[in-house]
Amino acid sequence: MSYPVATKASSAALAQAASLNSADSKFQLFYFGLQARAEIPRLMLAYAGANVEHVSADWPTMKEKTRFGCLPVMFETTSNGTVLEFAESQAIERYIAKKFNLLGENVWEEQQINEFVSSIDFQLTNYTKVMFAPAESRHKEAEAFHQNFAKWILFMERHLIENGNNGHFVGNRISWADLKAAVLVGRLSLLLPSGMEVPKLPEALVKVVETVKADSKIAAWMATEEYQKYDANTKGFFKF
Ligand SMILES: N[C@@H](CCC(=O)N[C@@H](CS)C(=O)NCC(=O)O)C(=O)O
Repeated sequence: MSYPVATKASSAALAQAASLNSADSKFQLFYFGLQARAEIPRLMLAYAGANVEHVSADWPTMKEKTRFGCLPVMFETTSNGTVLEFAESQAIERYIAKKFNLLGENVWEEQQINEFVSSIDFQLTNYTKVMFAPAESRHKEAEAFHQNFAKWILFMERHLIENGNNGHFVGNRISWADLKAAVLVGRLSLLLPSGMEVPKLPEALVKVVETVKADSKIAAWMATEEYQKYDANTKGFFKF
């Protein structure tokens, strides 16, 4: 597929398009045939029930055309025909969260969700460092990651219990933080060097993952051939 052309218009016109109801939009998410940085936007769009096309990018023919020279990128064709282009995975997630009501009920919940998202993102970044560490130091890096992770989950457990151990980080419905945590936990067993075990997860965190997976739209997305293909490719790509 050729690279879409974003609408050139005044900032005011683009802002007006961006404020339209995204439930009426069509999304295109460009990434490689893997999970990694597109996994969370994909999950969020699935949960939102958005009209989305997942495109395995024809890289490098597209690289120079993208805003920052990397993927994922997302396009939204809004109900008035405007084509908006988005870059940077976390900024894409934030936009989806805002447009599809995954940022809580009020400004305080939004703040808390942002905090959890940042903290989860830090763990994901550390995890990615393990993935790309040279073979000879991977085991050591993985050990360091797991030691830090084992302490971090205890802090998360405390917050989850304070929130009523209801399968959510904040409030009583699925948020960006819950979806991001489910992705992090899902990745843990992916890169375990032989002889290492995933730290035992607190029951409250397992409950978040189960709550996310039990959602009908998430379950439907995970059952698609597309999801299965990305999952299998990721497991094959990042084998220790
Ligand atoms: N900060 C960016 C990083 C994106 C990034 O590093 N993308 C990688 C794939 S995960 C990429 O596009 N690599 C290909 C390239 O740089 O040519 C984000 O979070 O979106």
